[in-house]
Amino acid sequence: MVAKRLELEQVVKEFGEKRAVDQITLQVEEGEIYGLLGANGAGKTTTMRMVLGLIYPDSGRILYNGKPYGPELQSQMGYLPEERGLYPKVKVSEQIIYLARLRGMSAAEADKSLKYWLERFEVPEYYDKKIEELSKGNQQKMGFVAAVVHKPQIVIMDEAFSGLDPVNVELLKATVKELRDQGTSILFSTHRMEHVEELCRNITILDRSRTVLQGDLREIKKKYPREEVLLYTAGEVEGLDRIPGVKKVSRQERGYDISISDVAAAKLILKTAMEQGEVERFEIKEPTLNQIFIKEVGESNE
Ligand SMILES: Nc1ncnc2c1ncn2[C@@H]1O[C@H](COP(=O)(O)OP(=O)(O)OP(=O)(O)O)[C@@H](O)[C@H]1O
Repeated sequence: MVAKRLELEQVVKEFGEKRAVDQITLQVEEGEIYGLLGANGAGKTTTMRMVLGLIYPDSGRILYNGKPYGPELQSQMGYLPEERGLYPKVKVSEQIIYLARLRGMSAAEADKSLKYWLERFEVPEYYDKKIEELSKGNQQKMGFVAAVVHKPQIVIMDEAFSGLDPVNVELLKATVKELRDQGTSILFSTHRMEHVEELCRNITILDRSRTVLQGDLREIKKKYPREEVLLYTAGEVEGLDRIPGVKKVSRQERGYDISISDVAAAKLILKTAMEQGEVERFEIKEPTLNQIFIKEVGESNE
């Protein structure tokens, strides 16, 4: 059995009258990337700050490898905050080595680890640069290095990919997957659902402090009806909009996007298309996480 690295049980946090997190329960295993999702103000950052021991829950428990928070955890956790946390005027090497030493590494180990990461990101020359000399995206990358330089077991990433260009997003994603494969547990928040689809096995969606959806993303998807059909054909197909269960037919460059209210309509769509010519592609599409998120959270926030 894979070890539970991080467990939240019925965790509650209030700020005065405001309940920011209401009874969140979740588990992150060793070597897992866990997605914490929600609209603005849903309680993600508050949850992450509690996991980091920066603020305390009003009730409920947080366990790390089965134990409550203790000072030894400082060296076992890494944090990439949403707002950059590095000092603009200080050199990359000075502050990242300093942070790694605070979390228990020797100066030599910290230096070696920093150099590894700068090489990994193909920016060894940043060693002697001040943070303010770097672009926003490169500052974000150095924030990531600061979060992982001391080889923590648990990494908390709040909007990790914001401000990065597509090449750097891919680079960071690959790095996050490597960390996962080495056994690191990653609690990850983002508003970019396609990143969650690619990286996370389990997710929690929060809406105004409460959990509205939780579990294995593939299992969650199976429970949502398939309401979109993709049909690519060589030519026009007549009569699609007259098929029972077809809600809307949109002509696309290479065929049709068809909304259906009943999956039985899909069979008739395929039959109709095949009778009239060559079908190049046919797919009953799973809902995207974006569609699920909007269904669960969007409507209640309108
Ligand atoms: N220190 C605080 N004092 C008072 N209220 C707070 C404090 N921190 C957070 N809140 C409130 O708690 C709620 C949850 O905030 P939180 O920052 O956790 O949301 P979030 O899901 O991270 O949002 P975003 O996606 O915008 O970053 C919000 O209503 C926020 O205003």
